[in-house]
Amino acid sequence: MGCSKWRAHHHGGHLHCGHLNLAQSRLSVFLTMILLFTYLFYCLNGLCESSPSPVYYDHQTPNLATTTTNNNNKLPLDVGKDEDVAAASSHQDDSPVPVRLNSDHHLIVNDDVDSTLQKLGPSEGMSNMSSMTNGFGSQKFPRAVIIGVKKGGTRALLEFLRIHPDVRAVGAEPHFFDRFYDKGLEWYR
Ligand SMILES: Nc1ncnc2c1ncn2[C@@H]1O[C@H](COP(=O)(O)OS(=O)(=O)O)[C@@H](OP(=O)(O)O)[C@H]1O
Repeated sequence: MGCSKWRAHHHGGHLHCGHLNLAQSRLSVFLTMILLFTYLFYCLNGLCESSPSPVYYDHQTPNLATTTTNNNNKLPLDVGKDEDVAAASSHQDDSPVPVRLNSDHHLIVNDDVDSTLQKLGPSEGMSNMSSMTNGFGSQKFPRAVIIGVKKGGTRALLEFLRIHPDVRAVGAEPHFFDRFYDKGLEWYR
């Protein structure tokens, strides 16, 4: 309809329906590219994922860190030292790695990581995590890890946990303990 009207007005001129369609399709491709690049740029800056909520490390009770939900209710994140340890996997030296959900469904991170973070001190350890939680920075270390045997359902667990707005998870499985453990915690940087 628009095309025949255009042709009627510009009969004999330089612009024809074909040119108009070509210009329209080029414009739509151009706009699509702009949208894609904007989205890519947005993602590369780490803004695609939901922003992390503040995590407070309680230095007086160092085994308990808390995070807040959107309505400011504090969710406890236990950091090791739980009696009901159900070891999930093993290091290269075959010592157990205590990583599991406790009876209150709190994630328990492995004690090695936590003690290493504490040894690193405020400049390298906890402050790094705090800095990531102050805005859109990047987190150096995980606060919790999921370890499981192959086909043990770890992906399903990760995907369920990822639904929670306060959980920020890696996209692909990092395989730290079975592939990159030799590289140490520096590997996370
Ligand atoms: N809740 C529950 N109950 C029973 N089975 C479950 C559950 N969640 C995940 N699954 C099954 O676990 C298999 C995937 O496990 P993983 O995510 O560990 O796989 S992988 O090893 O990382 O590839 C995969 O099995 P297969 O379908 O046989 O591959 C899933 O179907």
